[in-house]
Amino acid sequence: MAPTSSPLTLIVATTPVRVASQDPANPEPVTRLGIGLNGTLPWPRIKADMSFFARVTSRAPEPGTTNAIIMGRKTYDSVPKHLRPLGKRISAIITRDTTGSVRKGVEEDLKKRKEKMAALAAAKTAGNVEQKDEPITDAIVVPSLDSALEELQEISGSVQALGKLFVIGGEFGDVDGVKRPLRIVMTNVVRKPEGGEEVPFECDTFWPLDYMDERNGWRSASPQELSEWVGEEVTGEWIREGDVEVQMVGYEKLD
Ligand SMILES: C[C@H]1COc2c1c(Oc1cccc(C#N)c1)cc1nc(N)nc(N)c21
Repeated sequence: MAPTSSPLTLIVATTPVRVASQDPANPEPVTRLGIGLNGTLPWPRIKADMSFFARVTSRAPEPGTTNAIIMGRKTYDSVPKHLRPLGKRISAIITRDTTGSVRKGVEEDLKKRKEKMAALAAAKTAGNVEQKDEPITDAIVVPSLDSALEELQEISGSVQALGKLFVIGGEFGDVDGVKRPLRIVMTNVVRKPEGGEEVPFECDTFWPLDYMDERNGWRSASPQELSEWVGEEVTGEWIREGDVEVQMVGYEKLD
């Protein structure tokens, strides 16, 4: 069971965007980190990032544990219906919807997802006996980040022990009040055709400005530290995929 002192990791992909200054005293445009456009990612599928995200958020710290991914309802809805809730992780979806329609939708998605995964597993190995130590797929609907953390601790031990905790979208700003060490695993995304100029992505949703700022107690992690956090080698080198380059970096804020 993950102790309450275990870190909360924010995992995100961002891209630099020049936006008009909001400060009349300083009219110069500022660079912000874009994370979304029209309720989804600002770029077409980037395989290197998607597979990194899937591996890192699914990789449980030890057999018999399952990681949790905490997100806002809009982030949950941004995942293609046939893929949600994301497999081999416990999704905690934050919504203030009290009508129960979000909860009902998630329960229906989970039922279909489990049926599909069971059918795939059965097709793979006849008489498949579900490996009790394998990560499970589950989903809970909660009203806040704090209630997500509380409810996830309660789940831990009933069906599976809780592994790592990730915030994957929507409620990044809410972690300020969380009394845990905070980590950021960030994929930097830049669109830069070979030998050409950078072509910024259009974004309408941005990463909180004061995160990663040294003045707020954040520090950059080395590639070695980041590799230990995620359980695979991360070099911090830029990786080219078509017109896009990606680089995985880490930051940490000790409470
Ligand atoms: C799930 C959405 C929202 O958050 C994220 C998503 C994402 O896209 C998908 C879409 C469908 C399935 C999967 C999977 N598995 C990923 C990629 C992400 N990449 C980074 N680096 N960080 C995040 N927070 C990400």
